[in-house]
Amino acid sequence: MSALITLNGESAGYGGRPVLHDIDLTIAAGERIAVMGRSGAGKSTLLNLLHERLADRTALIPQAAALVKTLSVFHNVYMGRLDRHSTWRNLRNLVRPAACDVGAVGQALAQVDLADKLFAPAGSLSGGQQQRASVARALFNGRPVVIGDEPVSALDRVQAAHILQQICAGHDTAILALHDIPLALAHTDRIVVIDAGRIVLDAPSRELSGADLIPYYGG
Ligand SMILES: Nc1ncnc2c1ncn2[C@@H]1O[C@H](COP(=O)(O)OP(=O)(O)OP(=O)(O)O)[C@@H](O)[C@H]1O
Repeated sequence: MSALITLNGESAGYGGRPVLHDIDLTIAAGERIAVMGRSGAGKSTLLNLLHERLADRTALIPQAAALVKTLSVFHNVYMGRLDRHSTWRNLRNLVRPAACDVGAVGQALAQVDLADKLFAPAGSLSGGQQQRASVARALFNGRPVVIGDEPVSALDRVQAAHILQQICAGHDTAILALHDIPLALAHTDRIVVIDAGRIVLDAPSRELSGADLIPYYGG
């Protein structure tokens, strides 16, 4: 598999304060990677760094669903492709959605079991439904790489497993911050653990058990 991105001894931080230190990471096209580690370890910062480098090849599922609550679910999901349609088509869709776009958005929503919410205001959805709408936006976006920051954190494990399957099926490469150890082991093929801004474990999922990961979630 060809390298999609390589980070060599990279650092990142905010306002001059380093958060990530000495990150060596090569990601190949086609990998499914779980980025794990306790709260504040630096997972989002790493995903942001990867997103900056891979932006035009990436569909993003941000940590907060980041929906425009006053717009319909259709419009929020349609935004996943705004940059690939003409301004005219985007404006027309704001007022009167075209049948082909309604069909395509509906398909993405069906994948996350939200087809019945197509024209509901996004603000009327539950937290888990908003998270699934955010996943549908990435599926509709359809770029080869998906970067998801805890994309299933508001879902129960059965539903989360289904959504993770959809995310992985819809994109060639998946880089996902996950905190549920069994889900990460079951749905990814590589686990990268961050602790205090450093990569402390990087191994194939099949070689790991829950017991290998639990220590990184201790107090
Ligand atoms: N915009 C920001 N400005 C300043 N500091 C930040 C910013 N975002 C994150 N940090 C700090 O960087 C560190 C790593 O944060 P990050 O969000 O990457 O962690 P995380 O592992 O994703 O945590 P969580 O699981 O809680 O989302 C934390 O100390 C956090 O306070």
